[in-house]
Formats: sequence, C-alpha cells, structure tokens
Amino acid sequence: SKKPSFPPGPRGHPIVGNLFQLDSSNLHEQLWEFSKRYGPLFSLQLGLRQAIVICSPKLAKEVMKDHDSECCRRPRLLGQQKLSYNGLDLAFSQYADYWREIRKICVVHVLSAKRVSCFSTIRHLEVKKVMKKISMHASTSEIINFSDMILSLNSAIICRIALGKSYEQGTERNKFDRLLSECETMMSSFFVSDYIPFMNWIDTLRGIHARLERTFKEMDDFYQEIIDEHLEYSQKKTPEEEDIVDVLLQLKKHHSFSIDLTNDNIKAVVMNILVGATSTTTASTIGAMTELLKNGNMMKKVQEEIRSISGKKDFLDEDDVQKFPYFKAMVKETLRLHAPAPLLVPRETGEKCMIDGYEIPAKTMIYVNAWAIHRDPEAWKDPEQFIPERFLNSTLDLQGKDFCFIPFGAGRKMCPGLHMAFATLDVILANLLYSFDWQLVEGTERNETDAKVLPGLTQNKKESLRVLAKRHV
Ligand code: HEM
Repeated sequence: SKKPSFPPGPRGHPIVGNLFQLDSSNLHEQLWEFSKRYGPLFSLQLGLRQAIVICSPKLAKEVMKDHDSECCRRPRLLGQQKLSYNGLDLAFSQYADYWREIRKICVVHVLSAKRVSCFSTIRHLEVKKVMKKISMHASTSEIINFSDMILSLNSAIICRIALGKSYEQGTERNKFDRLLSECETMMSSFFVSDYIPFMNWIDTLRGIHARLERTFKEMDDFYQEIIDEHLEYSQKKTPEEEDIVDVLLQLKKHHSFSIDLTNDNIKAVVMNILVGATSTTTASTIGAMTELLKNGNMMKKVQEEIRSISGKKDFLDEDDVQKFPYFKAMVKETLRLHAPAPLLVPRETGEKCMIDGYEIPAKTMIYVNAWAIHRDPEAWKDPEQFIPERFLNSTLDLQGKDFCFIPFGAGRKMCPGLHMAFATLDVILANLLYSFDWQLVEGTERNETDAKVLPGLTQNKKESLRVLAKRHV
C-alpha cells in the first residue's frame, strides 16, 4: 500500500516509451482521457525523457505557484532552440538572470498597457479595412472564409505593430505568412533527437534537420532585412509611430539594461511576438464566432448589448468594449472552452521537487493540461456547455490567480501578451458583431465547426469556418 515514488502512467514500449501512443493532433484530449484512468497527476515516458501531466486546478497551483521556481524551466527542444537563437528569447530561454532581464524588457517596454494603447490606431485601421471587405462580400452574399480572413487580419496587425510594415495581399504578404507558419510548424514538430538523442540520424534521413536549417536561414534573413531597413531609415518618431523593432533598437543603442542587446536578441524577441500573438488571437476570435453561430440566442444577446449601448457610432474602440459585460463574459467563456494553447507551453523541473507527495526528479517535462482543467467538473458546473453567464457575477480572472482558469498560464512564465491579446481580440470581435449579422453557410453541420485541430502549440482548427455576413443597418 506504499505510495510509489513516481506517478503512475500508461505502460510504454522499450526505449520509445509512450512516444508512439500519442496523437499530436489531439494530445490535450488524449491526455485528459488518460487522466480519467491514472488520476490528475500521471507520468509519461517520452523516449529517454520523463514527463508528468497535470490535470487539476489543485495540482496546477502546486506546479505554477507553490513550486513555480523549481518548475519554470522550458525543456530544450531542437526546433524551439534553433529558432529562438538558442534561447535568446523569452519563451524558450532558460530560467535564469538572462530570462529575468529580457522579460523585464518585454513587460516594461514592449508589451505594457501603455505601449499597447499606442498601437490602437494600427488596430483600428486594419479592422476597418477588413470590415470594408466584409461589406463587399455581404453586398453580393458571397461566402467568407472567416478563418483565413481573421488570420490575415491578425498577421497584418502584428506585422505593423512589431515590424512597422504592412504587407498588402500579394507576393510579399504570402512570403511572410508562409514563413510564420513554417516557423510555428518547426517549433512544434517532433524531432526524434529530442527524445532519443542517439537516434538523431533518423531526423537527418527524414530531412527535418535540413528543413529546420532552411527555415532558420530564411527567418534570419527576413529579420535582418527588417533591422537594416530600420537602421537605414531611422528618423525621429513619436511614441505612437514607433514599432517594436524601433523600441528594441533604441534599448540596444542606449545600453539600458544589464545585458547588451545584440541583433540576435532582437530577432529572438521579435519571433516570440510574431508567433505568440498571431495564432493565439486568431484561434480565440474563431472560437468565439463558432460558439455564437452554434448558439443563436447568445449571438442575439451579445449583439443587442453592443448595439443598444453603442447607438450610432461607426466604430467601437477599446474603451467602448469595457461597457459590455456580457460581451466580456462571452470572451472569457471562449478562452475557457477554446483555450488557444490547451497544454500551455511545456515546462521542465530545474531541480527535484515534491508534487502531490511524489518526488519529481530534475529535468522532468511538465504538461499542464489547461484544456482538461477548464473542464474539471469539480471546478465548473456543466463544464462542456458554453455559458457566458457563469462569468457575469464572478470574480474569476485570468491573471493566473485562479488555477481553474489559466488560458494565459500562471506564475513566472505567464503570458506577458495579455494586454495586447485583449486589445486586439476585443476590437475585432466587437466591431464584427456590431456591424454585421452572421450565419453559417447552409449545409454546414453545427458540429462540423468543432472539427479536429492541427498539431502545434496553438489550437488551430483543421477545417476553416465559412460564413455569410449581412450588413446591420
Ligand atoms: C489569446 C491570446 C493569447 C493566449 C491565450 C496566450 C497564451 C499563452 C500561454 C498559455 C503561455 C505560456 C504560459 C506558461 O508557460 O505558463 C504564453 C506565453 C507567452 N506569450 Fe502568450 N498568449 C496570447 C497572446 C499573446 C500575445 C498577443 C503575445 C505578444 C504580443 C504573447 C506572447 C507570449 C510570450 C512572449 C510568452 C512566453 C513567456 C515566457 O515564457 O516567459 N502572447 N502565452
């Protein structure tokens, strides 16, 4: 009856362990199913790496609060290390003095609420452009690929905010979208060498090493070109005109921190911002629209709220949105049921620590399954139902204090892009719901909209959401 020293888990095969039993396209759901058999803390053997999976709010608190300092490293995975210039970024750098300094730079100078509000003109301009396009589609009752349209809108917004560039539709834009998507794919791709290092020749045979090198080179050339352009055309800009590369280049010039920023630091941070912002915000927008299209009454309720308060305004800004409690609750409920990063970003123990009475050795990977935690029946009533009302008079927030609701993670590694995420998400969704009536394309089954997701750190649906819009008078 003595408690085993390591958490139980599914039985694996020699050497590979559980590696080939896992389904990368629905890993969060599969791990949730395992938790029903092995409990809210269970183990996996991923080749030669040990991993634990956390599926309850209580254990998430143990990992991300009580033992945060021992559990906040990131595992060194080949794709992520290569594309982050060997951890010169924020997300994949090791927890140490360097990470603290680069996090300070991002939180204080790049992603602060003040800086995010400086970018409001960009957000408004890009959203207005898309609304114009939707109006054109609406006038001819043309089907809209909502998923593509929102991805393109978010990438246009982040491009202008981070790089000061607006790639109009065409070759340059296609190149940027392809590069970003390739970068994301490589960061979440499976490399045998990450789990069974002596079999790294398999990656070479599969050609994935060469593909990673190619992606890195293309990304590096792309960032370098942006930095060169900024240095060449540097003129005095007002804070509203500055983009994130401008801010980082100034910090580099003035040696404002204890680390001397190099171009590689700047490139790594820019990568985090492009990758961190685009698909997460896109997935949340699509998730909200999908739920509203499935639940006509909620669509009506949210539109009535926005339209009754907004009167005759042409466009809603960030301040307007604060007056819409039901809308805000609907966004929170979307982040609960459609957490864009269902397994957050995997962590690793830096030293051994005790979790739930088990001794977890150093260098154990930790998956915190937010997707399962957001459906925990002990924390949520009717967890599978989309019920925005549950957030109306609730004090639950997203700042990483309530461990049953952690779409942005918690603790030291919590997402620093929260202000930026909400500023973008709110303005896009509120305006699309304010100015247009939406319906699913006839023949689309409602549960088709919940189709499978693509593998990756962020949850992107395999099937595009296709809709019809009608201008609201
Ligand atoms: C709905 C939108 C977003 C969601 C749901 C989201 C979610 C997350 C999550 C779950 C993490 C990992 C937290 C952890 O390990 O505990 C994370 C980290 C991160 N996010 Fe976000 N994110 C969003 C938007 C953004 C935006 C807009 C940016 C930047 C512009 C951003 C930048 C980052 C960065 C740099 C990290 C790494 C932080 C670190 O490891 O120190 N995210 N995000």
